[in-house]
Amino acid sequence: MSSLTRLLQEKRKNEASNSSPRTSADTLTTTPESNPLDAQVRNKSSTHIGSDSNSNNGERNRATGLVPGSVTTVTQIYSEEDSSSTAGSSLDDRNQFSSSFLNSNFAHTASLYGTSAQSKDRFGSLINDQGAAGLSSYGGSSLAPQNRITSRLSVTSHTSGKVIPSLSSSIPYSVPNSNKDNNSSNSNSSSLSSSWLETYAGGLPSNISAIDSNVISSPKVDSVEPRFIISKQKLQKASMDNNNNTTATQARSISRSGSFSSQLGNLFFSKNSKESSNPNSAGMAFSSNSNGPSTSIKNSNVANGSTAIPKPIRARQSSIYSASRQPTGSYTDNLYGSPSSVQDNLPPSQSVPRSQHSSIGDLKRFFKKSSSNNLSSNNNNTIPNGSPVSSGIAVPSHSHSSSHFAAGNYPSSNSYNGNGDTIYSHAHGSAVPFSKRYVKTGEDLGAGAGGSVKLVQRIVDNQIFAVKEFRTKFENESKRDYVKKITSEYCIGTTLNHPNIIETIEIVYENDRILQVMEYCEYDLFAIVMSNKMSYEEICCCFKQILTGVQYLHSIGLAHRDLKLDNCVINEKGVVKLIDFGAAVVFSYPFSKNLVEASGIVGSDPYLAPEVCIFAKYDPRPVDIWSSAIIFACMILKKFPWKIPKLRDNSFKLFCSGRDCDSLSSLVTRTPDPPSYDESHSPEKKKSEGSSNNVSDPNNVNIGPQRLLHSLPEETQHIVSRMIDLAPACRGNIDEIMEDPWIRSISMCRMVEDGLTFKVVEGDDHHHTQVDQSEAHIAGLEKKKKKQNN
Ligand SMILES: Nc1ncnc2c1ncn2[C@@H]1O[C@H](COP(=O)(O)OP(=O)(O)OP(=O)(O)O)[C@@H](O)[C@H]1O
Repeated sequence: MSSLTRLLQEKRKNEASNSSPRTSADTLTTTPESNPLDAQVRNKSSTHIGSDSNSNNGERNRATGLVPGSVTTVTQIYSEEDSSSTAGSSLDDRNQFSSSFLNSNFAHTASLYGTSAQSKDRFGSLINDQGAAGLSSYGGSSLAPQNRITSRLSVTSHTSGKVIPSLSSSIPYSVPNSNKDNNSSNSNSSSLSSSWLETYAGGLPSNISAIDSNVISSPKVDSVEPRFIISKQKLQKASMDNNNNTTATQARSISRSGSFSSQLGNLFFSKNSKESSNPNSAGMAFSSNSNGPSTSIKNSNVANGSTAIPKPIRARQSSIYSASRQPTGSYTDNLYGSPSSVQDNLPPSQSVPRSQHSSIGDLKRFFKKSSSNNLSSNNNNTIPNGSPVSSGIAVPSHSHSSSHFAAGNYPSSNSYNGNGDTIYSHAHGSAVPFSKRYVKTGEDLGAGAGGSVKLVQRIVDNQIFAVKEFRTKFENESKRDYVKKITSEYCIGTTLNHPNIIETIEIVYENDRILQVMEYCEYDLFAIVMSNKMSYEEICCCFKQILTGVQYLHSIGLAHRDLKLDNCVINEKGVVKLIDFGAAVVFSYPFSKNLVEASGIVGSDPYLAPEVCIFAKYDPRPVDIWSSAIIFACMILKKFPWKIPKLRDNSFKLFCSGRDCDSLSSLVTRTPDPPSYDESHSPEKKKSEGSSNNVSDPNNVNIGPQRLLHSLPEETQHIVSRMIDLAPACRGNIDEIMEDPWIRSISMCRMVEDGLTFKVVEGDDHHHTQVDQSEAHIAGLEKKKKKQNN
């Protein structure tokens, strides 16, 4: 356990004993400091991580002096005791997590924003205000360490036992190709079906009656005509023939005998007891002497497997990055209770999520069409182009310059090739066991909640790939949740096709492990940002590429839900790719106009949108938009604006303040104002005439949106403010963002078709930073940090 983890645990204990009981409304009073943000940084103690959050705030406020008349009160609609130190904002706490690793990165850095003189000018007051001091404080000390105390849980959003209702019913946020009326009333297809009769049955025509049972009985027959009577012997013979045929068919084809999810489920749980009891079996087997792929799918014993699989070692438990890489999906992490999670105090059994929206059935439905399209296009040696749901956005198909995907070189895909090895592949020779086709090479790339990622070399052509070995099932995780998570990544990995989304080459089941072979990207964006070498233009390029990936996802009805620096990788040509779809959800099915809301607190704390922490259900698209903006802010500032979007986080509280509104719930549930033709009666004006304690003051950069925005380049402020609107209904959607003049003006590196292949066209105003491979990935950075600590 790292010393930080220990510190946090001690702190949580202290807080638990000091804290007051939960209340149904949490009204906090904050006095914004009169000092600008950078001054706060310099005044900040480096040791307050272990101190009580509220008292610490108080002390800081006293130290910096209260500002009469600027007391702000913001009410959060729920309250729970955060067990982490969220008192100091990340803006305030830049020295809080000082680490030698981070300090070492300063050595690379000539200036905070890279070497581009032009880019420095763009920042105007930011550079002047923060200068060199900003470098030492902003210089990344918050970014990595924040990760340590963040955590991810997929839990249903109960708050103090009370489920906060769905937010999206009031959100006029359109689904691709949808009409808004449908969205608002039918935001959840499952609830729609159950309530349909009650709602509409009264309106049925008189000649139709509602079906009230799914048991269909045959009509009674009194006498049977002789020609329909079959002799007993004939019947016996026929049924024997039938049985024989069925057995033969089953023996021939396992893959046809069940659904995809049940196949996967069987695969995961077909372990024999010997392997199951061996906790060290988690290693990826690359030995050429493979015992051969397991072919025991038919004999899999789900019940045995689910109890016998060992609890995996949490490789990143003590990592400085671990918290941001915490369980995304569907299991409860008892080791890292989310400091922010409303589920903190729930017993494990209650906090295992039951998300309706990413269920296997849903995913299968979503991918049924798109997968077949994708695969068939591959088979035809054409470059797959398109998405299951077209929203009018031309989705560029792509290939990877360095990959075997060059057109004309598309081997036929196979889906579960019958030898029990390759589940999905469009790679050559996938009938040969994985361990005979690849060898492990180099260092590990990283490990997270979903598994560990290693570097492999394909023997046949020496090409390098990244291989993710999915983790085994946790003891306290249901088979359903486990299979759901893996299935989700499988479906998404094998379906998506976009230059800014990682390419899955094949998915293999071997020696009871699920391995996802992906194209390899040389750098983690996190590592590049931490190098402090990025120019402003380079940051903008990466941001636009991330947005382009998000636009593609949203256009096909998918939301990522865990966008963060760690989940963006970048290749040596400067192409950014989104990875880790373990938390992704479908919000719109092909040909459906209904919005399917997401549920659960899923994501990584500093990147979470506020509504995720408040509502049981929410539209996942604005969540991606918010997270993308936080990524941008992190790239610019080299730190998080706050640790978690809750009022207990002082920085976030200040960000919510000064908005002529006392309640966060009111701010988050706002809907866009109708157009006003009379300035004097505009709703905005009316609001400020009200008696709010949180009077807006655009000149005070410590409160309100300007708390974050003023630190960003001026040209970015408009669209970033649209992306971090507290109300998801008012947040800009991805298409609006892409149309923003500044975003449009960004010169972005992109892949373009070049005959039958693709090539990268670099942006004309920047080059992409490259770092030494030893620190290009999170695992390398961790290693380096450990070394420095010893
Ligand atoms: N295709 C790739 N190319 C290069 N590096 C990669 C690739 N995929 C993953 N990595 C590295 O492995 C790390 C872990 O990958 P990933 O996020 O998929 O794992 P995870 O277990 O799902 O993590 P999380 O805890 O975020 O859920 C990444 O942060 C990155 O450093």
